[in-house]
Amino acid sequence: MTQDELKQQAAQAAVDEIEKDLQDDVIIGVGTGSTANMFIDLLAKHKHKFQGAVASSEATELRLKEHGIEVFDLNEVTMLDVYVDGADEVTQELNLTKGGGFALTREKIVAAVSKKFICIADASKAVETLGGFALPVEVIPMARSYVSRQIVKLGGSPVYREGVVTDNANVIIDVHGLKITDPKDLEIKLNNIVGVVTNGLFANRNADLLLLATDDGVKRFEA
Ligand SMILES: O=C[C@H](O)[C@H](O)[C@H](O)COP(=O)(O)O
Repeated sequence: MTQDELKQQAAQAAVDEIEKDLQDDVIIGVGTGSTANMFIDLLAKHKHKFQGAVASSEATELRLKEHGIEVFDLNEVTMLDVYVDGADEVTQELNLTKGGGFALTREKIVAAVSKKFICIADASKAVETLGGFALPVEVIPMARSYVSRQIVKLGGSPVYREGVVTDNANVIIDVHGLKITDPKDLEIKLNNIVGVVTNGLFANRNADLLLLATDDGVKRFEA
C-alpha cells in the first residue's frame, strides 16, 4: 500500500472510533497536516451528527469551514471530548514528535484541553526512539539566535526553517542530531529556554490512543 493509502486507513479508523459517541453537543478537536486533512474529509460525511470543531491551525479551520463544519474559538469551550491529529514520529509508548507543518503550538494547546488524544499515522512514522525527524521548536523571532545557542548546549544542531512564519507570527528552529531517550525531560528543558513558545515533543501530554496503519491493517496502541 502507498503511504497515502495508509494515511487514509488511519483517518478512517479514527472516524470509526469516534462515530458512536457523536451527538448534537459534541465539539471535536482537529489537528493539522495531510493525515488530519483526510480525517476532516471523512468526518465531514457525519457533520450532521455533531456540533462542530476546534481547529489547531488556520489551514485546518479553512478546510473545516469549506466542508460546512462550524469552527469554535477554543476560549468558548471548556473541555473537548476528543482530539484527532497526525504526527511526524510515533513510539509504541505513545510519545510523539509533531510540528513538521509548524502547527505544534496550537496542536499542543488543543491536545491539553482534550480528554482523549487519538493519534493517526501511517507505518513510516513508527520509531523505537524519537529524534530521527528533526525536532521543531517554535520561537519568538527576537530570541532565535539565543535559543539556538542554548539548543547547542543541549547537544542539538539547530537549523532555522527559512521562510516559515507560524500562525502565531513566530519562527521555527528544527533541531537535528538528538537521540531522544527521555522525551519528557527534553520537552521540559527545551520549553524552559526563554524565547521558546513550545517544542514538538508530545511526551508529557502524549497520545491516549495511536491508530497506526500498516500493510497488515490498523494497529491500536493504548495507554
Ligand atoms: O505541524 C504539523 C503537525 O504536527 C502534523 O500533524 C505532522 O506534521 C504530521 O503531518 P502529516 O500528517 O502531513 O504527515
